[in-house]
Amino acid sequence: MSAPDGRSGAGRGELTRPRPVARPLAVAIAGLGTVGAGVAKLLRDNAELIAARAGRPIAVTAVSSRDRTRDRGVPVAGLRWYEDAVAIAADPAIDVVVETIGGSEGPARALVEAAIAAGKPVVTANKALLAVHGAALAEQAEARGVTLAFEAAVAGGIPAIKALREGLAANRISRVAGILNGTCNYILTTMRERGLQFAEVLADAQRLGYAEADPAFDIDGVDAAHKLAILAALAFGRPVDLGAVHIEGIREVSALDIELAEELGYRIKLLGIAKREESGISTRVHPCMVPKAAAIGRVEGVFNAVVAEGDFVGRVMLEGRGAGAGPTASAVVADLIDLARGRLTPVWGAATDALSHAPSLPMEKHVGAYYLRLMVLDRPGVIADVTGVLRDHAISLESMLQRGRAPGEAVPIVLTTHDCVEGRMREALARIEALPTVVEKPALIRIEGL
Ligand SMILES: NC(=O)C1=CN([C@@H]2O[C@H](COP(=O)(O)OP(=O)(O)OC[C@H]3O[C@@H](n4cnc5c(N)ncnc54)[C@H](O)[C@@H]3O)[C@@H](O)[C@H]2O)C=CC1
Ligand SMILES: N[C@@H](CC=O)C(=O)O
Ligand code: NA
Repeated sequence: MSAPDGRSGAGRGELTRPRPVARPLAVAIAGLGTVGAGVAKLLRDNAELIAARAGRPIAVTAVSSRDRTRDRGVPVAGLRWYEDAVAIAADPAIDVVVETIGGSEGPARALVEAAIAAGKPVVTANKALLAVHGAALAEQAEARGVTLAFEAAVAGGIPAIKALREGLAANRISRVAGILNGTCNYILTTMRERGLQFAEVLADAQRLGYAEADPAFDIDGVDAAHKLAILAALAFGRPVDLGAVHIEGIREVSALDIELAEELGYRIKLLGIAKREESGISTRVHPCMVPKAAAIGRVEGVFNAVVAEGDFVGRVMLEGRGAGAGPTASAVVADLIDLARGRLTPVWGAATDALSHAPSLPMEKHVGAYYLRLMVLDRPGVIADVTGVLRDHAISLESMLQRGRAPGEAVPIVLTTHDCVEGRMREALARIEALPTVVEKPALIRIEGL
């Protein structure tokens, strides 16, 4: 490189001397599916740029997957192929293991444990593994002094882990929340936009590579819970606690509720919300009504959003693609670049013995507003019966909407409430469901002002 005036002045000669090429970081990818193949492709397509940013080339030298013959759009000839993924851990020529097999047990867990035990850093996209075994894995990684990196595990391509662990590290976080499952957001958006049935849209999300191997993890809210448990651990500096997360999925969200939400000025989103309360930490995943004009209400399709609130920074919202080969590979490779650069960070942001043990709070104590949709027989006195139950439980109504008239037949009524305690709402709901004029299981959706 020459100086702007074209001269190479004193000392600048050093810049023109060819730099010694650092030894490539040798990577093994276990699991060449959507994400694993995406990582191989990204490392190949952006090799030069990545080497410049990593300070050395990053090269895939070994792989393990179940099917050798499948065309993945990336050449695998010339790479060492392991039938047994766990054996990679013992390969002295491998610097880093990328685990993209998936699952909280089986070969993924065995490989990650073996790699850490062998002193090899691990990069994984596996939120199930981290949510279930993350506390123990962090201790093992810390004891061996190796990195366990997992940017891809939460919100795909959004650098949410880096943001919380590094960018917001100086803040006391009061809330971390967001749209954490691309499949569900894609399904809810497409159901609303195209009036399609749930099952039709799910097949689409699977075809696009968004869904988990078992899509029940997505639609039942478990995948979002895995991610929320990870975010909560980072945000509040405590060991990951999946068991504490209240989980509801989107199976029961009907086209009617999506339509009624629209009428009331809301969108239905599956949110994960972790909040620091006075007496502990609450963590919950469930469908929510959010104002459609709010930033979170406008996050659509496979896009995710992560919102964090810190005492000095205020509110931060990151939005981006939460699933799919490209965005997820982008996150995996970002971790690889950090590793190549030698940047090490504790798994949960602080040494495990410095983590807090703030208690987890039960969902019964949640305080919030509710949307309640009932199918009732259109008869005099029905509304008085329902509102009477709410009055008995000291639940105050914010609004009421009755759709059409069909004397003697079932019609929907929608009630929205002011803030009340979840436990009380559930008691009222059980009584309302038992009323003879209520003909279907009521739909209860929490209203959030995220
Ligand atoms: N697909 C996505 O958008 C995202 C996925 N993830 C996570 O990434 C991981 C991988 O997900 P996908 O690539 O979508 O799954 P996938 O099912 O497309 O890929 C998994 C691959 O692992 C291989 N495999 C299974 N058992 C194996 C074994 N014993 N040894 C070696 N290979 C084995 C399979 O043949 C398959 O090619 C999961 O943990 C998932 O939760 C994370 C973020 C986004
Ligand atoms: N199945 C997940 C994939 C990314 O984590 C999702 O849909 O968000
Ligand atoms: Na991410």
